[in-house]
Amino acid sequence: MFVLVNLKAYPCDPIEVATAAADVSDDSDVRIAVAPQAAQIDAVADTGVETWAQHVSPNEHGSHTGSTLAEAVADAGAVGTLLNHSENRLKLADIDASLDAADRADLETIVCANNPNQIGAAAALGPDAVAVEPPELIGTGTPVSQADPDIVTGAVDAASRVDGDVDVLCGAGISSGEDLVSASDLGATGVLLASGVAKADDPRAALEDLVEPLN
Ligand SMILES: O=C(CO)COP(=O)(O)O
Repeated sequence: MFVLVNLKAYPCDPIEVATAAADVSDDSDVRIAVAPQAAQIDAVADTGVETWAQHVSPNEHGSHTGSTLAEAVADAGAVGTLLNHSENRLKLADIDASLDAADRADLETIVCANNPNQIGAAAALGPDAVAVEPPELIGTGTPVSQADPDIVTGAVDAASRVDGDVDVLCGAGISSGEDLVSASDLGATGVLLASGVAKADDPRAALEDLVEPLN
């Protein structure tokens, strides 16, 4: 299983989370990556944890003030990027161009989507993976695998009909090892999560709890 911890814009200590994630990943068989704010990618990557960007712009180098270039996040140490997160939705043409930008910079890609229909469309754009996250469950602590398991199995079906090489992750409300096992049972190869770790009093304990059933 792949666990991608999205720190969003939460006021957590990204280095504390990154260091814990690197250690817990090393001590388990679970691939764990952290997606911090763009300005913190460099420092987070220095901890040795697998580091992702939360977004990259569709632009190349040029007159694009405020852009987050794929080349820049890769230079800072990111190895992948989320795209089209529910809190940072993109137009279809921009998802496509951001995927091209990520390819140019050799970044792995996960395109997020709300539901199985959107997952099919996202998979058709050729990312490495897609992630289904029902927006109404994000940040609630109620896991998608429990509240709406059909969304996960529907996403797995939709992606495999379009392109069997595209991995499917799920996210929203995931915080425990039990949630991770349920996601895997439903056919997901990984999870996206945020508040369960970024808002935890003890992020290391939260990560250890998460991977415990897989060890
Ligand atoms: O949006 C998410 C991950 O990208 C999910 O957020 P929560 O884990 O806080 O529900």
